Amino acid sequence: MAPSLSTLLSSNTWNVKNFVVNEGHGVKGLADMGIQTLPKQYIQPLEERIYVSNVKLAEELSIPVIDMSNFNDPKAANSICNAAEEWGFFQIVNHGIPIQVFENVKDATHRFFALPAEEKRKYSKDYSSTNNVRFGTSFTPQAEKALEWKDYLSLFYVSDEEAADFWPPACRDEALQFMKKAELVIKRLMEALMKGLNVKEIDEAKESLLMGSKRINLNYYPKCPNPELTVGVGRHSDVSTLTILLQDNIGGLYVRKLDNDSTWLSVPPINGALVINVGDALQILSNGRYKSIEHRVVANGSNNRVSVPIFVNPKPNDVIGPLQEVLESGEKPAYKQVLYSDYVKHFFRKAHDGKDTVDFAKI
Ligand SMILES: COc1cc(/C=C/C(=O)SCCNC(=O)CCNC(=O)[C@H](O)C(C)(C)COP(=O)(O)OP(=O)(O)OC[C@H]2O[C@@H](n3cnc4c(N)ncnc43)[C@H](O)[C@@H]2OP(=O)(O)O)ccc1O
Ligand SMILES: O=C(O)CCC(=O)C(=O)O
Ligand SMILES: [Fe+2]
Repeated sequence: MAPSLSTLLSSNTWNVKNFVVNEGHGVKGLADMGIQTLPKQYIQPLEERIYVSNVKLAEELSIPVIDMSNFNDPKAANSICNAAEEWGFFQIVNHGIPIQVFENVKDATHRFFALPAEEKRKYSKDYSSTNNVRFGTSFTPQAEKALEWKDYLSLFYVSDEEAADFWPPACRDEALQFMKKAELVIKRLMEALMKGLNVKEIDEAKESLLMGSKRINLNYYPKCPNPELTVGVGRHSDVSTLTILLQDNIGGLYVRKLDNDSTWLSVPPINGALVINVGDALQILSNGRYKSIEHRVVANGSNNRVSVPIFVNPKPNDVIGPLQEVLESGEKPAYKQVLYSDYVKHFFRKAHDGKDTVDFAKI
């Protein structure tokens, strides 16, 4: 049972970070108490805040929206490759996944985060019976100077049996259903992207490198008392090959425009669409042809927001580096060969720092 706000606020010894991170209340626990002012632990440095006077928002520009209904038309494949090269981010519509699957997984996300702290805490790093299921808050609280206004449940897929045993019943079936229904879309996107790199066939080894493991995160961004002082998620690029992101209708995701340091584009919610982005692993495999792009999420003063990314990854034991087919033309490799799990551990050990993770693999 959470203590009352007045009791806590009148105590000089109340440790907000302990309450949110260690006791498993999450930032939702804080928001549910009705705080009117953002705790200082969440105040981001000025340069990390997202408001109109410190970032140039290109309202007139938007990431591409690609219609997948004519997937066999080479034009669709070309648009996918172009978008991955020029923008690193795009949205897809008419992809064949029923909208009910999206509604189910968004509802399941709200259901999981509405559970009492004691229930959610069972899945936190200290209590979870498996490393593949993790409830957490912010990104890497132990390494962050300022916390991020977000809770998450992260589910690494091993098998249906493992999911049945360990994933939280409040959201397990819906998360699995979304992952399964997204499989064909992921395959089609990868096929198109590989054609663009001269890769003729996705054999077993390539399949492992491109989509050998998957992780689904359920993100919960509660309504925030001073959204302009903090962030939902700080600037980062994903470490996946591709990320398939379902966002709700609240909005708040911003993407840095390629080759333009100061311009950020908002990613407007489109009913029934999925947001697709290139991650670092695909940037490395494609020797920089496809770009993983910095993105971030604002906190919202009026609404709770949920999003559900599926991170499509190499297998943890795969070694990633530029593909042979890409280097055949004599192109110099820009990245060395790295063990993917080393790359991911490097990412998780530090606070979000824009595109810096990829330096780990640069030659
Ligand atoms: C933006 O906010 C995010 C993003 C993300 C995830 C983004 C992705 O792109 S996920 C893709 C990740 N790749 C994989 O899942 C590949 C397969 N998995 C692995 O290779 C491993 O499971 C591992 C992730 C490397 C973990 O390795 P393991 O040897 O088991 O070591 P651990 O001690 O468990 O973890 C090392 C270090 O990372 C932290 N960590 C692990 N998993 C997560 C997680 N899901 N979310 C957050 N942090 C995680 C862990 O705490 C350890 O840190 P220490 O300081 O304790 O050493 C996810 C969440 C977001 O908010
Ligand atoms: O919530 C969003 O829209 C994006 C979240 C994100 O970038 C991530 O989880 O990696
Ligand atoms: Fe991301």
